[in-house]
Amino acid sequence: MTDTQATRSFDTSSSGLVSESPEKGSSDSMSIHSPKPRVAGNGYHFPGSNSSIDQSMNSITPPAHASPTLLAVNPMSRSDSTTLLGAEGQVPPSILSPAFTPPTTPSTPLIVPVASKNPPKLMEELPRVNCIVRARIPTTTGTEIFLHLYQNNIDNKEHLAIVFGNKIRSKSLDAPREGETELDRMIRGAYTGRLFPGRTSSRIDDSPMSSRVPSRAASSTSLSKMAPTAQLTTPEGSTRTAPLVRIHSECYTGEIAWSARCDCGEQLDEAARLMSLDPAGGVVVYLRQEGRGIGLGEKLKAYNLQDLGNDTVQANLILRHPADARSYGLATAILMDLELVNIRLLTNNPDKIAAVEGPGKGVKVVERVPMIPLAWQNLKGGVTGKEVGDYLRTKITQMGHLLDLPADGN
Ligand SMILES: Nc1nc2c(ncn2[C@@H]2O[C@H](COP(=O)(O)OP(=O)(O)OP(=O)(O)O)[C@@H](O)[C@H]2O)c(=O)[nH]1
Repeated sequence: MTDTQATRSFDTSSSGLVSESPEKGSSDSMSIHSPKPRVAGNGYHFPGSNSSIDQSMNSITPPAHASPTLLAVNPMSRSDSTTLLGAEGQVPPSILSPAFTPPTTPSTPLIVPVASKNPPKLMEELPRVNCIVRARIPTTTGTEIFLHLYQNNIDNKEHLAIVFGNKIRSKSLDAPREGETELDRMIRGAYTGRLFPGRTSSRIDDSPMSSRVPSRAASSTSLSKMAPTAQLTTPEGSTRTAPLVRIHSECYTGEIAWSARCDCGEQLDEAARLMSLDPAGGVVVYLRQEGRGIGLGEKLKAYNLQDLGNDTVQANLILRHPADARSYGLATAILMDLELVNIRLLTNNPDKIAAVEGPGKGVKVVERVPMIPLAWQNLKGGVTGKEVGDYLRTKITQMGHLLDLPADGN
């Protein structure tokens, strides 16, 4: 765990990033589809099982703590999985509503079709976004960032842009609002330079500090101690002025709960470190599409399916979700609001590159900067272990991520 992960993880205010509203697939909607479980021996039993032990026990009432929608696992029976997969053993198409949960969960690894490599849905029209507030955040690493909070017209989540450097500004934030005072503008972050006690104008920064160079150089030094500099694959001189951008999808487990099942926390830290070092600055667009868009509750079920032997793609499919349910129109709209035309995108995900440019090519990815797991580069601070190894391998082999497995296969 890196310094920033440790610090961020203990900051309870970070939990504000969790959705205010229940994710799709909440238990309310599932109860329609889930047969009520009955206790059988030390587990739960579904109607239809022929085990004698189950039959003798099936009238016992479940304990009070049991969810009425708890899914049964009967390790002896393959009939559950047959039901789940259909007559031909096929998983139903992934267009089913994320709110749908199958009536049962198979107990052993299943052979399911490889996820379709469909690119994400491209919106014909970009969503409208509005930056409603921006604030300076001095970070625990010493780097100052500007957190921009966005609202939009397609969901009610608060998506974020974490801006590094003071050159990148939001059009919608800076636009004057009818009837607002200078104080109103400063309160919502529509000011230039720095705020200081007694400042009266949002536009003219006449503080003694304003002539000083911002402290980014100093803070970069402290961030650079977090890990040795990763290799940037910038062709000589060609794209240096384009800012680095990372489009990052919410991962409560990897960013807050110290999970070593994925490398999401590490990627966020590494993106921040690279952006703090880059003279062109950078932006992390933090999209609230937890669990590749299926929500935290469903992702946790997917984790249990992974512990039962399925990979991360199979787990999504078994839960009747697409392998990847995300879209990137909001990211495009946010980048356009920040007036970023040419960007260098930090990603291994080919879908993101294809999607972020948007229908009218409002944003152009002039370079992809790979995100190589720190452990694979023998650098300190990387997430290690069997689970993250499996997760990364599945991304490469099933989801087409642009990353080479290390020679030892781990
Ligand atoms: N459904 C599901 N989602 C997961 C799992 N592990 C991590 N995630 C989610 O996967 C997403 C990772 O997204 P990003 O960090 O944007 O990365 P990416 O699209 O994989 O690609 P890169 O840009 O190359 O990192 C987050 O929303 C995580 O919550 C898993 O096992 N199952």
